[in-house]
Amino acid sequence: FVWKTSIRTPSGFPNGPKGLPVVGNLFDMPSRREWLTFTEWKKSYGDFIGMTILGQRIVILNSYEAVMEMLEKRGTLYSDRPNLTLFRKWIGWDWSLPILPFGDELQRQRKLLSQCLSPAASKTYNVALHEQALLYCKQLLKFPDRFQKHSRTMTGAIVMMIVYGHRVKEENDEWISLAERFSDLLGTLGVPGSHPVDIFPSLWRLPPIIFGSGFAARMNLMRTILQQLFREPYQQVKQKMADGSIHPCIAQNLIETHTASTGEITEEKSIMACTAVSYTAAVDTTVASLDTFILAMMIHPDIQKKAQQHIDDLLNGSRLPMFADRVNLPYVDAILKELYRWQPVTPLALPHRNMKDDRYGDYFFPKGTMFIPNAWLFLHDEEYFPEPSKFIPERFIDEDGKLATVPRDPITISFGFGRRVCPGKYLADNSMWITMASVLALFDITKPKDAFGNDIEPDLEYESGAAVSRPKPFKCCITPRSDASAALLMASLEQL
Ligand code: HEM
Repeated sequence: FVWKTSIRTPSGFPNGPKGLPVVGNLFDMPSRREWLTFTEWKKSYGDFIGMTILGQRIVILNSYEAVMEMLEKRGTLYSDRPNLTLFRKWIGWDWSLPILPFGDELQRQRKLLSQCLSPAASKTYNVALHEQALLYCKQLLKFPDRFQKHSRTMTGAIVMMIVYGHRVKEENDEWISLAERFSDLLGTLGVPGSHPVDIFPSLWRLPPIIFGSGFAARMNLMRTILQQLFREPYQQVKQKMADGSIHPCIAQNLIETHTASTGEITEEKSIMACTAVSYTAAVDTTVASLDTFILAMMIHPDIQKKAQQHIDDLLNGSRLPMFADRVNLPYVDAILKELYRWQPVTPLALPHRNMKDDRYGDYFFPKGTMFIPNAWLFLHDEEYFPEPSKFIPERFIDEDGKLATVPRDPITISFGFGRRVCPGKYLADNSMWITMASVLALFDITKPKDAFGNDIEPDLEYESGAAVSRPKPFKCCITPRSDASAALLMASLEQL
C-alpha cells in the first residue's frame, strides 16, 4: 500500500494542487461539475494540471493544442483506458468497448462498428431515424408533459431497431426494461474508477461480499443482466435470419459479412460485444442532448421562431422536413452545433491513458498516466466563441446565410478524441438533426405558467453523472403550432 501510494512525482510532471501524503489529491477532486473546477484551476496551474490519487497519476488537459497533438496525432500512444477492475472483473463487463484496454480486441470491435457506423453507412439508417422522430412527435402530441420519457423511448427504439432489427413494444419491452435496469444499477456505483477495487485491483480476488451483502447482490444481478444483454438479442437475430423474418440491421450485416463458407461466424464474440454495448453508450448521451435542445428552445423563443421561419420558408407547411432538406436548413444545423458547444454531454470525454513514457514540451508523462481532456473548456474558449455562456447559433452561420467554416467545429470536440473517438457520432448527429427539425416544424416549446400566469423559470444547472452531463428535470409546454401541423404529422405517420 505504502509503495503504491507513495510513488514520487517524476521531474517534468505538471504541477497541480498540493495534495496529502498517501491519498494525494483524493480530497481535491471536485465531486460534481468537475470541468468548471478544472477550468478555474487553469488560472493557477495552466494548461496541464498534474495530480496523484492513491498512486494513480492524472493529468487534466486544459489545452486544445495539446489534446490535438497527444490524443489525436500520437493517438496510438494515448488510446488505453484506466483499469476499471470493478466493471471488468466483478460485473463481467470486460468485453465492453468504452472500457477495453488498447489492443487487438479494441481494434477488432472498432473495425466492426466502423463498417456499420461510418458516415456513409450511417445514412442507411435515415429511414428508421425519420420514422422514430415522427413517432416521438406523435407521443409529444398525446402526452407532452412526458417529453423526457419519450426521448428515452425513442432513443432506445432507434438503437434496438438499427442494431438488432427489433421493433420495441410501446410499453414494457423486455430488452428496453432489461437495459434500463442495468443503467439504473450502473448509476448506483458512483464515479467509475472510484471504488476501492479500482484503486487496489488485487482486491477483486476476494468475494464482493467484503463490501456488504447488498453490494454483492448488485454485482451478481448486474452480471446476470449483462450476460442476457450480451447473448439473447443476438441469438434472436440469428434465429430470425434462419427463419427469414429478420429486419436489416447491424448484427445481421456483421454476421453475414463474417460467415465463412463452412458456416462458422468468425469474430462472433466481438460482434456480440460491440452490438451489446450500443444501448448503454447511445441512450444516456442522446437523451441528454435532446433534453438540452428542448431546454434551449424553451428559454430562447426568438431562436426557436427563427428556425421555424426557415423551415416554413422552405416547406410552406406542405410537408415535414426530411434528411434531403438538411443542406437547405443550415440554421437547424447551427442550433445543433451550438447545443454540442453550449452544454457538451460529455464535458470531459472519457479518460485516456498512455502506454509508454512520453514528453510534450518540457513535460514528462510516465507510462500509465490518466489524461482527462477538458472538452468543456475548449468549447467555452472566448477567443473562438465570444460570450461563451450564451446560446448563439449565429456563430455558425456566414454572411451568405450558409453554415460557416469555423476553426473549432464543436462536433470535432464533443464526441471525444483520437482512436477512442465516439463511433456512434454520425448516427447520433443524424438522429439529433431529424428529431430537432421535426419538433421545430410541428411544435411550439414554451415555459410553463404558474397559477398567476407568470412564466416558471427552469433551473439551468446541470447534473453530472458518471460521464454524462444533463439538465435537471424541468417542465415545459409543448403545443402543436396549429391544427394544420397536427394534421400534417398524422398524414406523415400514415405514409410510413
Ligand atoms: C450525442 C450523443 C453522443 C455523444 C455526445 C457521445 C460522446 C462520446 C464520447 C465523448 C466518447 C469518448 C471518446 C473518447 O474517449 O475520447 C464516446 C465513446 C463511445 N461512444 Fe459515444 N456519444 C454519443 C452517442 C453514441 C451512440 C449513438 C453510440 C452507438 C451507437 C455511441 C457509442 C460509443 C462507443 C461504443 C464508445 C466507446 C469508444 C471507445 O472507447 O473506443 N455513442 N462517445
